Amino acid sequence: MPAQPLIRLGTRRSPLAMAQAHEARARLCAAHGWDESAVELVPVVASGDRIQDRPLAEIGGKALWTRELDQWLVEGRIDGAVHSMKDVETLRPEAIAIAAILPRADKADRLLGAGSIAAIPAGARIGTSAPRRAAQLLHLRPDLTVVGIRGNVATRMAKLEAGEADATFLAAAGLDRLGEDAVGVRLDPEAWMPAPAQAAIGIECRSDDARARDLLRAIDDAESHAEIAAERRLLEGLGGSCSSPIAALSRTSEGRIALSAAIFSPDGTVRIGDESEFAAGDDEAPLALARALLGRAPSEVTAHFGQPL
Ligand SMILES: NCc1[nH]cc(CCC(=O)O)c1CC(=O)O
Repeated sequence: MPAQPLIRLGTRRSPLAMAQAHEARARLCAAHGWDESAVELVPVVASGDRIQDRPLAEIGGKALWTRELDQWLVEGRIDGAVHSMKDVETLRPEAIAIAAILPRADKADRLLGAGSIAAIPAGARIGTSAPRRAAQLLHLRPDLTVVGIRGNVATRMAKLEAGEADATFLAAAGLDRLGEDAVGVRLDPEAWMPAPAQAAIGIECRSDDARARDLLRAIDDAESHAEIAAERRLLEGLGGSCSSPIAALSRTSEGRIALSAAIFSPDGTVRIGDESEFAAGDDEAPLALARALLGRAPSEVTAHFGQPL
């Protein structure tokens, strides 16, 4: 048993973040034949968790999930940071590198409070603060009302229970990681596409830390990594942020990625969808897909996108 941890991994403190950090630790220990004490988990409070009463887009976007962990990493207080890749900004500091993507979990969303989208009663209030989920839902069901709902998984389930909304969406991956595998109904990801990078746990380290990069490479899943790179490249090409309604789904087979994507107006009236197939690792194809989507998008859609690459 090492007297000192061999690697320190920072994580947010929410139950989901802690479950993900435990998964990262278990995979590292299995890959290197270590016992648990080799990996120290360092919980850090993120500003995104401190501010719960306003939509993320309003208070500063995805950066609020990584700001503190980025700082701890750059200052050398931790060697790696575990993240839900869905929550990580597209543009990252030069000093920070994505060292590993764990094998991706279920990419689907689950619907809680109704048996299907079609079965939601007319006029019901659906709780979501995600522009993608709101736009996708209103595209299919313009009769429904979207109400904001924030907080971690347990908080959102409690708010639903308390009647703050009639139904809500949660990522299957998050529910599964929390042991809530029987909650809600799974929405077929082909019909209800997830967010770019959903269901992927990533571990970042300092770009110049060769030792951490080597240790983390052992738990990198090449296929998941290539999908996340493609989906993040699509986001880059779209100039997408947490206020842009974007859905995307990758499927990988024999080293080729089929990437479907759709962008919406926030009220769901406009949906522009397209798809592309390319070799894993192709950096240009997702950008071309982004350009094709934006090229067909009216201003009601592009107004919610930033500067495309
Ligand atoms: N936005 C919060 C968030 N970030 C990642 C997940 C789920 C886990 C994942 O996608 O890896 C969730 C919860 C949710 O959307 O239900």
